[in-house]
Amino acid sequence: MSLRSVSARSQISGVAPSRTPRWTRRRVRDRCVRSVWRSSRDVSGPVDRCRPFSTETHEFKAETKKLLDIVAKSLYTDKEVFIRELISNASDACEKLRFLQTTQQVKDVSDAERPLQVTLSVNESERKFVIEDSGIGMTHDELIEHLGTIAKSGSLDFLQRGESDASKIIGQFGVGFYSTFVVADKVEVYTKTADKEKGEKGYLWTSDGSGSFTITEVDEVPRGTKIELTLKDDATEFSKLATVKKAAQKFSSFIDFPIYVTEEGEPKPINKQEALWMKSSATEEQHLEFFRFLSGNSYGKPWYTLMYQTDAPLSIKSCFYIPDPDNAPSRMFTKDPEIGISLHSRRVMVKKHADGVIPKWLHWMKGIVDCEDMPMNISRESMQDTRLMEKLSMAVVRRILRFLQQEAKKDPEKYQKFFRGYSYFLKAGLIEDKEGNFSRHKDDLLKLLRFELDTQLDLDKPEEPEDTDAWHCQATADLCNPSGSKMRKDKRVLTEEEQTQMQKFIKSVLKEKVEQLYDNACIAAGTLDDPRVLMSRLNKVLEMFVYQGAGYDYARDRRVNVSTARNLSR
Ligand SMILES: Nc1ncnc2c1ncn2[C@@H]1O[C@H](COP(=O)(O)OP(=O)(O)OP(=O)(O)O)[C@@H](O)[C@H]1O
Repeated sequence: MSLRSVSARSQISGVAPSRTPRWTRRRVRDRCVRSVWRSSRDVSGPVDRCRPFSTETHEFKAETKKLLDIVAKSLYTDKEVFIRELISNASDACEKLRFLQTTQQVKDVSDAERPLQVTLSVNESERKFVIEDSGIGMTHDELIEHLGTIAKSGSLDFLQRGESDASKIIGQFGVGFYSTFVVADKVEVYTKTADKEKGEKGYLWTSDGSGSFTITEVDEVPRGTKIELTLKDDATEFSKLATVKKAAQKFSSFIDFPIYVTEEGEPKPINKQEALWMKSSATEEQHLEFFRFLSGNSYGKPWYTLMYQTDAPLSIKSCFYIPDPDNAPSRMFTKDPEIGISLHSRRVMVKKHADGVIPKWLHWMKGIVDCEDMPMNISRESMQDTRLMEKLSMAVVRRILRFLQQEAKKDPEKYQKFFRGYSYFLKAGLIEDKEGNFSRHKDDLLKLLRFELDTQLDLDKPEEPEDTDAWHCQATADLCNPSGSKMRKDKRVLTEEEQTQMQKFIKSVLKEKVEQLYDNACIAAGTLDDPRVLMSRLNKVLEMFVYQGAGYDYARDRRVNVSTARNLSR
């Protein structure tokens, strides 16, 4: 039987022969047989002169193995997340190619006539789920690097903390490509890089998720990536058209490339392709959908939503969400967080995590900033680009802070809950803004801070506030700055005299404590440059303990002789 007839009979069902690339028309096994053997240079030579493409076997990195083991054995109920992860990767791959082409970083594109798109297809009888994109693709080395190690620092964190509950890991971080092993016992990835300068060879990556993967060179792979899953017995629902179509619709509404599901041999478009942030308004339902899409979750709703569009000082179209304060990130695991807002220019993604525009203390916000004036190949080295980023950042952050001020006035109770969840980041913002942004957002930030006092503050009879939490103290110290914004008591602005009194009061009450507490706060925030400065103060605190413990009033009488102190410390 000729290869052609085998291929024609065993094509993946639902793929239109006339509208789809050649590779989807051939059964995988046949293509592998055909492609792992290739003629020697002398094509007219006998069959025994053919030599096989060698198949390399690689071990997954240790953490990847651990993650795969947890994921593959999981009984995770929300299995469809793998579709979201694969669609998102396929869309990122298209986005990347569009970006590199637009910025002339890829000049010679493979299969240049292939439009940027994503296609999903299934084969129920063979338990197959297939997704293919015409995006950037991967070279041999990129395959090893990208699919052999864990990319998501979040899931790595979880593993390092000894977490082994797959539902928590998958629920919170998605685990990207590896979520395929929740549903598949065999994963095959066909890929070819779009950049001809990097090579024109195609590769097949295969794994059953049990510790190693193989890579084989393959003929006739078009530009992009095709992922073929052989589904586990308990996941055969994902070889059903109706299930896949429903899930794909749910996860692809805002993808900026056409997404097709092959139905009765015809690719049918399923996504609306709407970039919400470019619209002048949107319904609550649309925001909910977009928020979930950006957070990579199929649940949850935003606490606050802000759409911000302006033409001056820059042309900005943006959409921001603040997640439920109950899910605010823990400050213990946010030392080097990824910014949740991406930067676009006329819909094309310029930066996935828009640092430079959004400061770290606002990393927990989700959203998109689209700025027409932004060059696509923005560089950190160019002063002009840096200035543009700063200008954009000023406009966007100021708008966010003023929006929060408005919300605080509109619904103080709702704001109170927001503040409880995110207060640490706003207080940290005050410090980071001072250090990295000349305190340009200080006035706006101060208006957002709230302090709890156990007793009603009496300016004539000062009492010490109970809450002397370190950030609190630092923020309070900032308030003491005479150029600070006005403080309020009982919803009225304090008079100048009252403010001076208040500053004196805070300084008198917190004087000794702010010494040491400020440094503790700096250690917690990882901003203390020289820990040696702590030593003399720590020694003093210890000395204080020793004296006070023995009944001496250290603050009033420090003239206790040294031998008494030595005896005491024993
Ligand atoms: N369809 C694809 N085309 C090209 N490269 C891909 C594709 N799918 C995955 N990759 C590569 O593999 C890497 C790992 O993918 P994975 O989904 O595990 O994490 P990620 O996508 O980097 O994480 P995140 O979802 O936070 O962006 C990607 O960063 C990308 O470089």
